[in-house]
Amino acid sequence: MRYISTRGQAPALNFEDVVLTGLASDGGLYVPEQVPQFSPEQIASFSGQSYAEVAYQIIHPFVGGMIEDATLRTLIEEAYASFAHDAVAPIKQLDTNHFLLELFHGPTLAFKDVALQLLGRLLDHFLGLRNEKAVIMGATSGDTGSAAIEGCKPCAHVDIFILHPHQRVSEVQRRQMTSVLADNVFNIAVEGNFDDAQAMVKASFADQSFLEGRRLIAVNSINWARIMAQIVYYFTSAVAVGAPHREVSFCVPSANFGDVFAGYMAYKMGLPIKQLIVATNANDILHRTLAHNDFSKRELVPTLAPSMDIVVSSNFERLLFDLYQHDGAAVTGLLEQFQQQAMTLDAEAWQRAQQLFSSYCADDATILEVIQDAHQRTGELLDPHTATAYLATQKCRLDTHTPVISLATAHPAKFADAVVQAGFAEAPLPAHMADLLTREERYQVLPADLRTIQEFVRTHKRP
Ligand SMILES: Cc1ncc(COP(=O)(O)O)c(C=O)c1O
Ligand SMILES: N[C@@H](CCOP(=O)(O)O)C(=O)O
Repeated sequence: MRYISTRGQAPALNFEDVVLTGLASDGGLYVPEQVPQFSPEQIASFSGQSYAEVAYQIIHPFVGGMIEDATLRTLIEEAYASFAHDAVAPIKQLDTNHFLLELFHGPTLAFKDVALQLLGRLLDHFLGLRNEKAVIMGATSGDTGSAAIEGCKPCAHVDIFILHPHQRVSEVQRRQMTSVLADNVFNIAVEGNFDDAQAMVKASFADQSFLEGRRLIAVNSINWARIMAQIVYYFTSAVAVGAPHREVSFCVPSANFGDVFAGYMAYKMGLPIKQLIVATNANDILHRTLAHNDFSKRELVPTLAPSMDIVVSSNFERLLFDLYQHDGAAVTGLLEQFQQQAMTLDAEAWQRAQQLFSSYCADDATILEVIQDAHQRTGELLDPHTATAYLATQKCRLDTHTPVISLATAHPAKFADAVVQAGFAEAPLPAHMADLLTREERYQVLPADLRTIQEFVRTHKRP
C-alpha cells in the first residue's frame, strides 16, 4: 500500500513512514493511493465478530505488510482492551430506525480514544524497531489532546507537546490533559483559538529546523492512522443494523472533518452508505460549503460544543482530492484561494459531494433545546456535540425506513456547562477520574507565536 499527498508533489510513502510523519513535504495530507475493497460477503461476515477482530480485518490492507500479522493483531487487541465497554463502540436504539453509536467508552471519554489508543501503540512499535526518539506536536480543541496524551504517555520513544486554546476548553477537558504529570508530557495553553494552534503545528511540520534533527510526528487527524482506525466503527455499527443487506446512513458531529471522512472511506471501501449527514455548531463552514458551496472563513465563535470550535477544517482537503479525481494541482489552487479568504468548488465536484453529504448547523440555544428534547424523548443525556447530530438527523434524513446512526462523540460528563445550562445535574465522572477536579495540574501559558512555541518545544524534553 502506497500513500500519496493531496497536493501531488511529495514522494509517496509506505504505511510505516506515513505513520511516522505529519504533513507531506508539499503541505498536503497523505491518503492511500488505492482504496481497499470489501465485498458484501466479507462485510456480512463481520456480524458477530469482536470489535478487535473486525478492526484487524479492516486495518490489515492499509498496513500493507509493514507489521507482522500476529503483532498487528496484538497491538489492536491491546488498544481496545482499554475500553470500558466490551463492545468498544456499542449501539443503542433511540427511535424507529434511529441509532446512537456510543464512541465515548475509552479512557478519556471521547471518540478520539478509538484511534489514539492504537496510534500510540503503532508509534512505539515502529520507533522501538528503529531505536529512534521523536517529538509529537498536536493541537486540540479539547478531546484529541487528552486522548493523545493517554495513548502516548507510555511510549518510551516520544516527548509529546499538546497545544490547547487557553480558557476555551472545558474544565474537565483541561484537567484531563494538565493533570498528567509524566515527564514526557508537555501541555501548552495557547493565547489564541484552535485554528491558531493547528496552524502553528502545521507550520512546524513545514520547517522542522528548530528540532535540530529530531523527528516530528503528528497525532492530529493529519496522521493517516487516525482516519484508518475510525473507519472500523462505521463497519461494525452498520453491520449491527443490517448492512450489507440494507443501506445505512450516518450523522456525524463535525469540525476538522476527520471523523466523517473516515465514514466516506468506509463508503469507498464498499459499505452501502446512503447518506453522510454533517452536523456542525455555530462554526458552520462545513455546513455552508456542503449546502451552499461557500467555503469561506468567518470569525471563530466560542460555543457550548467547544471541541467543534474550528474554522479551518483540515481534512476537507482529503475530500477535495477525491472530488477532483486526485488532481493535486487543483487542490493546491483551491486551498490557495481559501488561504486568501474563500474558495468555491466547481459545479461538478460540488454536486458529487451533494449526492452523498447533507448538513445542518445548530447554535448554542438550539443545542440546549435539543439536549432537553432528546432526554425527554429517549431518556439519553447527550453531550452538546452529539446533540448537533441528533438534530441534524431529524432535519436531513431522506426517509424513515433507512437506519440512521448518529455518532455520540463524547460523554456528557466532559461538558458540565452545557449540561447544567440545559437544566440537568452534572453527569458524574467515571470512577477512574472521580478525583480529577482536585488533581495537581501542570501547563505553560504561551502567546500564539510560532517562534515562542517552537523555542519551548526545542528546550523541553524528558530528563
Ligand atoms: C466531541 C467531538 N465531537 C466532534 C468532533 C468533530 O470531529 P472531527 O474534527 O473529526 O470532524 C470533535 C473534534 O474533532 C470532538 O471532540
Ligand atoms: N476536536 C478536536 C480537534 C482536533 O481534531 P483532530 O481530529 O484533527 O485531532 C479536538 O478535540 O482536539
